[in-house]
Amino acid sequence: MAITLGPNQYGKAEVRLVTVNRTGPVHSIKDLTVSTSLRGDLTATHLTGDNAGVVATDTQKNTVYAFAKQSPVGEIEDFALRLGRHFVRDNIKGARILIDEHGWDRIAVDGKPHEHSFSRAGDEKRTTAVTIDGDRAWVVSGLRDLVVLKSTGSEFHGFPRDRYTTLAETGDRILATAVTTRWRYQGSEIDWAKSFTEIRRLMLQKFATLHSYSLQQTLYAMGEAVLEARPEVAEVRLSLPNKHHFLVDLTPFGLENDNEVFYAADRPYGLIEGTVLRDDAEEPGLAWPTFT
Ligand SMILES: O=c1[nH]c(=O)c2[nH]c(=O)[nH]c2[nH]1
Repeated sequence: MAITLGPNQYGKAEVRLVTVNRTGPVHSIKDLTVSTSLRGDLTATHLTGDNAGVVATDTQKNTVYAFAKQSPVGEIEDFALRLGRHFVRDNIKGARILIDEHGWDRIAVDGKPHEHSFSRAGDEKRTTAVTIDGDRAWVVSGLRDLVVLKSTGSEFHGFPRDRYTTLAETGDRILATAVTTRWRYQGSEIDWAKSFTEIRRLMLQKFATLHSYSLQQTLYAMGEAVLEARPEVAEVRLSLPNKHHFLVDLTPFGLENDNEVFYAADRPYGLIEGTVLRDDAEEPGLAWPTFT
């Protein structure tokens, strides 16, 4: 029997980076969580402990902070591309940089945005995953935990019934989810901020305006809306937990419940996931950041 080293990568996970732009009295901040991951011929370190080809994970973390000082972080995609391209040299042949951006809103004081005070924007995060392989680059961006709800305009019926089916058919229900989505860009010369803002807007608009017969249908329509309007996007993946809102039975109290009083269930939840593709898209190459 022969034992060999399989695929491997290593890096620093979840470097917390906050930058303050202090060029004037009105400060702005960037709050990021950056993970770096490098690949190359690291057989020697795994088999013999020879670390000659290992860029220490501590160095990777320091590089994140030094780069943030040396020039403005800018859009997370650009920052990730700069970092990834820096690491790929000598023994390191590939890099994957994951960044989550945490939003902050300016606090309003007497109706005016304060110069240097902020409140956390909520759970939603903007994300990117940049993969560098030699001189090629792939960018997959997205967002996580964008919680949305519509109080009508959603039905669910026509599904098969067997002896285990108890779910009532409904022509009017609450539809709620926490959108996690990633989209694969074609190319890397893109106005990242504008593209993100538009994609987010298109998804929200479709969620709101589509009269939905299932979360699956909503998922497809959200992805389709992005692909129709944004030629820079090759593929959209969505993961939508169905945040069930169950109508409370008020008949024991002699009350009608006309779709007004709900119990928001925590778990279990339906999990609806899917990919929406264009048929003329560039091949994904190493774009999707899966390892294990
Ligand atoms: O939009 C839905 N899709 C389902 O697949 C499903 N299954 C379920 O119980 N409720 C729902 N809702």
